Amino acid sequence: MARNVLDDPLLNKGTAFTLDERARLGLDGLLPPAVETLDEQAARAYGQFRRQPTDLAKNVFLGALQDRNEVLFHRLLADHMREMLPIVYDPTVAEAIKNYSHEYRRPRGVYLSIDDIDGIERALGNAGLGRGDVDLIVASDAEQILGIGDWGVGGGAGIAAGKLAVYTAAAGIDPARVIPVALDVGTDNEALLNDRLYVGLRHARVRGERYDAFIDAYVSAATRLFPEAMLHFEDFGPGNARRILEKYTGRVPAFNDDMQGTGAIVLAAVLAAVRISGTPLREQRIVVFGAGTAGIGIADQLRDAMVRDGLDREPATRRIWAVDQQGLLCDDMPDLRDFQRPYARPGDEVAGWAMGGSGVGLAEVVRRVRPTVLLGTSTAGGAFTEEIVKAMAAEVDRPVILPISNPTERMEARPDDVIRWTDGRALVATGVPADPVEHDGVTHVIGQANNAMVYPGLGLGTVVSRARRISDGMLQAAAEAVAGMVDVATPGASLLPEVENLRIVSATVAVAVARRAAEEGLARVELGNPVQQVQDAMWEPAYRPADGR
Ligand SMILES: NC(=O)C1=CN([C@@H]2O[C@H](COP(=O)(O)OP(=O)(O)OC[C@H]3O[C@@H](n4cnc5c(N)ncnc54)[C@H](O)[C@@H]3O)[C@@H](O)[C@H]2O)C=CC1
Ligand SMILES: CC(=O)C(=O)O
Ligand SMILES: [Mg+2]
Repeated sequence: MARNVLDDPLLNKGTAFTLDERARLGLDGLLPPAVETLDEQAARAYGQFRRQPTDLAKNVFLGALQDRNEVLFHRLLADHMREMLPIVYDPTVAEAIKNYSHEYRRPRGVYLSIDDIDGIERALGNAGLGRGDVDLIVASDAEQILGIGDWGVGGGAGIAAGKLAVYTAAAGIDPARVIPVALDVGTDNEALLNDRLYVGLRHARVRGERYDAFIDAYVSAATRLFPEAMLHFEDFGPGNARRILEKYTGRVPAFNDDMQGTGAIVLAAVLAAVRISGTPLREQRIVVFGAGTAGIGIADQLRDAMVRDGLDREPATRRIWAVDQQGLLCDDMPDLRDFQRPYARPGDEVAGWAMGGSGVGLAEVVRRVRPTVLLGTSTAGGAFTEEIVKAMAAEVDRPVILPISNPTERMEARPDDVIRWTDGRALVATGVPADPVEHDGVTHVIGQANNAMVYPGLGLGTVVSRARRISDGMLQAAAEAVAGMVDVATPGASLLPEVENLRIVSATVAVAVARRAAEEGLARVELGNPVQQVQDAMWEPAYRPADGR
């Protein structure tokens, strides 16, 4: 019994158990005599963290700490947000995912298997949480983890845990009220299938009807067991991400982070850029390079924002050019995905444009379109070459360049290069954290255009309002709240709020989102004082008396 407390990371305080608590819980003699404060424990843990030799080792260390003591883990993360967020999340989480089966120590969350669809409800129930005990479930089938592709069970488990750590660090989502879920449908990653340490299902990805039935069984069981929970979908492949969201969004609070969270954060960055450059949103020309889940998710939110800025839907859509592996998307292409089709250009528009081996390439699109915004969601590291960036900058005073593919090696361009190539005129944000760039006496702070800057607040607002579903209006409110917090007056200031301010940003976003949910009739609770309700809902990493959390 006593051992259970020390073994439960949500209850364990280690050496911070008081003598009284030790006596009451039967822990006498099971801990060294010193009674420490959380501060003292955090100082020790930070020293241990610093002594880890690599970022991966740091990630493994923090994971093990979280498995022992959630409060201490989150306290450390809160105290060292800028240093540790890149370790538990983007970009090191990618490294951790690749090494999941080799570094595996303990399970975290729930693992659902496509080979046991009938066992889904039982497995979710085994998490040991009751009907009103769950605010949020993050699930991933790991087909497109960040920009690194299919990483099977470790991808699902790793990204769900990483996203949830950010929910708590950034928005105070209670770590006792969440479940990370790995949806294991197999993997097409040969390296995993042939690795004898791989801990997932050892067969190819299941697709088609059985896959759909599995996802359906997951959503049904999750909503039956935890009717208040928001369902966050992460890193599904382009053939499934949008399809799944569209299927469930009207019925449950389903959220696709790659489409919707990324769309909101990029919209926020573009709204901030509009305020800096003075060129209205409806006059922007936007090139989206990488027309997948994120790219088109972003395009949709930018289009909708241009409509709000006064354009009709069709002319707004026409201000966005989408480029993928087959070049500029055109309506005579036989292999377009249905969600790409609205952005395909009429064939006659590009008559006379230079064609390469793979259609009209990015360089030609930039030359012809003269974009004001260039967005990278392609996974193609280095694709925004000096020539392309300079061609863009030759036509536009303040080019907005957003190479947001993750992790680091997938970035379409490095921010220091972009600033240099444009002589400091570019407005840049990247998906991974980046150091400030000094140029010509100005310090350019590089904003992190990562959905982590917005989904925690969006989730908190959804949780506080108990929103029935997540609407476009709620996403818009989130984006506008973020954009409203940006300093647009100081030369070189970041296009997005700083990571250190993430809790303030999340609280502000949450209030805006909860209010919008209430206005749209989606809230399931009364929002008398949303500012206070959001504050009250934010979990703090501090020890509670051992009797009750
Ligand atoms: N910063 C952020 O918050 C986020 C960043 N991303 C990043 O965006 C990237 C894409 O993610 P998803 O949209 O989920 O993947 P996805 O697989 O749905 O989309 C990627 C698209 O890029 C295309 N592509 C691949 N190579 C290309 C090339 N050489 N040239 C042109 N197009 C190419 C693919 O055909 C596909 O349509 C990833 O690197 C991911 O990390 C995704 C979500 C959020
Ligand atoms: C950040 C994120 O969600 C991605 O790169 O997929
Ligand atoms: Mg993602």
